[in-house]
Amino acid sequence: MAAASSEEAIKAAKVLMVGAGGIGCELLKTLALSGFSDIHIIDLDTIEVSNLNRQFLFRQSHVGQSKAKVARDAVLKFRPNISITPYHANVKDSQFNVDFFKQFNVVLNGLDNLDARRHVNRLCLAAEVPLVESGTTGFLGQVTVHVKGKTECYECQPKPVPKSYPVCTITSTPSKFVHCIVWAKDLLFAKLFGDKNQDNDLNVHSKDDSSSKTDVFERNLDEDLKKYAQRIYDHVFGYNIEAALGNEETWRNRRRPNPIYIRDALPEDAVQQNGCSQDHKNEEQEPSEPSAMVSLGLRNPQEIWSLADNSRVFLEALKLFFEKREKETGNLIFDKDDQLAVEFVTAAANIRASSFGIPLHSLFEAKGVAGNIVHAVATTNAIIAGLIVIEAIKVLKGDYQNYRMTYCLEHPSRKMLLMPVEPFEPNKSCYVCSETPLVLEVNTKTTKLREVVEKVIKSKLGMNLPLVMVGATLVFEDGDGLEPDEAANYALNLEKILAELPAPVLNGTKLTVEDFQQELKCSINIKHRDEFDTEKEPDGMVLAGWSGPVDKQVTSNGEKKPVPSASSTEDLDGTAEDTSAKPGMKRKLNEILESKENFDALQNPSDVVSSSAQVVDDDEDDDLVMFDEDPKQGKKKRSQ
Ligand SMILES: Nc1ncnc2c1ncn2[C@@H]1O[C@H](COP(=O)(O)OP(=O)(O)OP(=O)(O)O)[C@@H](O)[C@H]1O
Ligand SMILES: [Zn+2]
Repeated sequence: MAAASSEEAIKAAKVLMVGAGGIGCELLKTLALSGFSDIHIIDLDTIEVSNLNRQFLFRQSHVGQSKAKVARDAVLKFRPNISITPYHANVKDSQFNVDFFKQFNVVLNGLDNLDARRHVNRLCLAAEVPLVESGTTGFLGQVTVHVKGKTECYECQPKPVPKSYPVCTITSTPSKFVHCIVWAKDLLFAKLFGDKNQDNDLNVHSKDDSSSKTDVFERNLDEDLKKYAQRIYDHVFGYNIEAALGNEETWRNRRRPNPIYIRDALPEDAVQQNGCSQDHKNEEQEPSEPSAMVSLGLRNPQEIWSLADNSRVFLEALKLFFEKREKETGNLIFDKDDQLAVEFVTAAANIRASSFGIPLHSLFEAKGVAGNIVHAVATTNAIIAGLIVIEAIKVLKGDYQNYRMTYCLEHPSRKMLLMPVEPFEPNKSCYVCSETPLVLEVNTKTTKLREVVEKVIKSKLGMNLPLVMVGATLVFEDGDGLEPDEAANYALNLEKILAELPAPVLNGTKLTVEDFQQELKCSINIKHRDEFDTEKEPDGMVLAGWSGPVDKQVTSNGEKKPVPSASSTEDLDGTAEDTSAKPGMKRKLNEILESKENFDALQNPSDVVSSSAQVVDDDEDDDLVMFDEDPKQGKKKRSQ
């Protein structure tokens, strides 16, 4: 649809919004106030108390109700004559098929996860409906426009993978607080309270452990809990550091850490009390959830504790876990909403930080780092919502010369906080919007079809209900509505080695994979390879020709892109720094991306984060990341 004026375009438009969270609430309000009168809105969630600080269409009394429906009702109060159709549902549900998408003139995303974004991208491509995509993380945000054949699709550019840290940085040479948090959470916490059988780099034997075969983290049967806590303290913060100092080579160009023993950190009488201050201990008024902070009378989570206080919290939290939560120990996984776990991890990270000369942090800050939380900024959401509407109007007018990808930055770049960049052309090797075949290197003699379906087709290619053909033979299909014998047959195939399938998959075989709901079909050429590097290629297979997650090496990525031509910011903020005709824009985008502060949210800001030891969907600051990740294990946190 191309309309002469913005008013006409707005009046005639039928718009689909996906997501009624942080961005969605702002967007619905802005659309309604801009004159849009036929808006459909999908959101799968219900309102939570934690949404109320920024999702201003919702009130306390709405907690537990559908976001889409409450948002509609709230906006109809000040725009009673428009039509808003809510769907309390997952956008991946089959009712939202290509025909459903075709009824709209534009789709506007206010989502918070990669999976749903990719799904919507594919439906928009199939239905040939333009998509305006968005995301925010704290002060950072972005709005991008995707129009089939004219601009790149949402998946044309690689998305950064979660960042990982070399194990030795975590275990031996931390230089940032996040390294200490990862150590405290993924190694120490896991070692003390998680699955004992897992391998753990912390398992260094103590010199006072003569047998040297005993795990020093094991509590001896008759060992007093206070003594045990102090022994662990001395072992991890004292003995282990001293042992590490023995390796001169490591410290040649680094600051040497200080071993910290409990007697260095706490006065003698406090050590006797295991760190507890009797003044604050009140057995009669125990909190319902054990908390070292409460036991010790530390009230302010924003305060940075001294080394002595951190040591007290460490000892007390360790004791409380074994005293009050014994049943859970052995199975615990760090959870940012578990107060005692956060207290323990904060204290342990701070003691380690103190040893390595890294600034200490408050529990509030440590929790943010440990839980990969970026605090949402309502204003960013509002700015992004405004930009979505600006781009949507251009799309409705067919004004594609003026489409812009706009990045909302935390730090001004050339005095600008809003950075518009011309959209790029579709990536010819994108398997989603072009028909480029992919290449899968795999050991066809040892790999089961299940591994290819799960690790490649569902996880990497993001297909929801895939179908797999080898030549003309259908070897697998997912979804409801299969006959029982078909389902049984496919289940059998899943467990078969590729080379032993009814239609064998060998070197040179071409697979066709298809998802009917997404109307996405692609070819995968199989290349047999005997061996894979277990560290670098942990999946045991490599998918090439795929523009999926890559490391955050954006520069090289930028090189591949065509140079966008003239652009002016005038239409965005009126401050109009003319950036036209500088070979310019490309360099500028690279500059933004290369700037440490600004890089992170620029690919998928709101996909950030996870709380497990691992993960983060696709971007985050150094402060937000974990190591040794398995993205599938990660629970995404939303950040708008
Ligand atoms: N597959 C999906 N289908 C429909 N709605 C979705 C889907 N995935 C995510 N959403 C919605 O997108 C919105 C994203 O908003 P936002 O990032 O503010 O999340 P939130 O859950 O409201 O906030 P937070 O996670 O920070 O508490 C949420 O309301 C969420 O329910
Ligand atoms: Zn594409």
